[in-house]
Amino acid sequence: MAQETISPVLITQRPFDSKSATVISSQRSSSLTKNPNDSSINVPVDDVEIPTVDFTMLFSDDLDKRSRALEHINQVCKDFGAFYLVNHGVSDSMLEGVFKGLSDFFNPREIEDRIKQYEKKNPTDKIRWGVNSTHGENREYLKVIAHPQCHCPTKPASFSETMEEYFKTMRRIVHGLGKAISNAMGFEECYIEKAFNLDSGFDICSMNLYPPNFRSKSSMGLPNHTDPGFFVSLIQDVNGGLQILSHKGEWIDVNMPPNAIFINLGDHLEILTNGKYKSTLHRVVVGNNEVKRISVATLHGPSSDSFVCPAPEFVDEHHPPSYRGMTYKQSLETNGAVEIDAQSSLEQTRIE
Ligand SMILES: O=C(O)CCC(=O)C(=O)O
Ligand SMILES: [Fe+2]
Repeated sequence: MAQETISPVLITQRPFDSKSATVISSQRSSSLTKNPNDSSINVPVDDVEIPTVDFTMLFSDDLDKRSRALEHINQVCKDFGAFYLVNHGVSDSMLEGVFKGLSDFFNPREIEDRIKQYEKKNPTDKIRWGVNSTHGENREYLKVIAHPQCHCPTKPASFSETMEEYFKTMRRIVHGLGKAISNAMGFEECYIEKAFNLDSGFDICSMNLYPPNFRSKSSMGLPNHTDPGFFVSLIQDVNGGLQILSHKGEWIDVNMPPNAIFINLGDHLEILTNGKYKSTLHRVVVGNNEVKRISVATLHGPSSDSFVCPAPEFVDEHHPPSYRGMTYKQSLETNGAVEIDAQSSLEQTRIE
């Protein structure tokens, strides 16, 4: 698809306020769309809430509380494939630092530097910048490989240190959710850790800047997609625009509590569990947004050389394998994509 270049937005950024994350889409129609390919924005369902998971409860010393929390996350993963994580231990000041660094990185006056340094050059790039302004997508983005080695632009000052610290903190959550979800599924706590070789997990981070409605070419910020990997963690400076498709076929607004982290299951948990825990289709609409929005979506993957296929525990005569196995690296390179593109290849993997 041809990509046109736009200048990033020049309006004042509303500062990140973790106490009162703001909904920036003001008006929504109540009509409902069940077709996930319909890019109409007038579809959110008001009465369906994405559930919240308390990270500390998953490891509570009180066994009763812990087992209820594990039962809850198990149900949430099956019914929604997404949740708001609270009490995760990532400090407000760290989140503020990330958004400040990104706001400076996306400085509209320095766009020429970004084009020169980070626009697509090489299939092996570890840092990639781009801007898409079409009818299907309206965002400026910075993608980096975040783990096992962290890559990040050196400007603005301290940005790479801030991001490195953030990625390191997120690894604690990756291991924690690996253990909790393994337990919740009824396995030993290192089940996912071993299946995905999480110590060497391959993480790709997408940092996105969406223009407000008056600067975008259409209502879409980012079209419908799922993401590869175990799960995606997402933080944002303001609410407004991100939606997930519920398992009942309804688009639901992501409306995060202050300081929460949005967790969205990825393709490789779906493959490993032979479709029991599905990756979640999501999209971003810029619809009625009046201010710009920044999000940081980190795709936490298996190690590059992990061979992921439906695990024997999820396969029997009534549930034959629904996906072909391949290494994580191969799955990221399907259809001519490269690692940093972080594209889903779930459809190509599915056995009809
Ligand atoms: O910006 C968002 O809210 C979603 C971003 C996303 O889905 C992605 O980068 O894969
Ligand atoms: Fe995504």
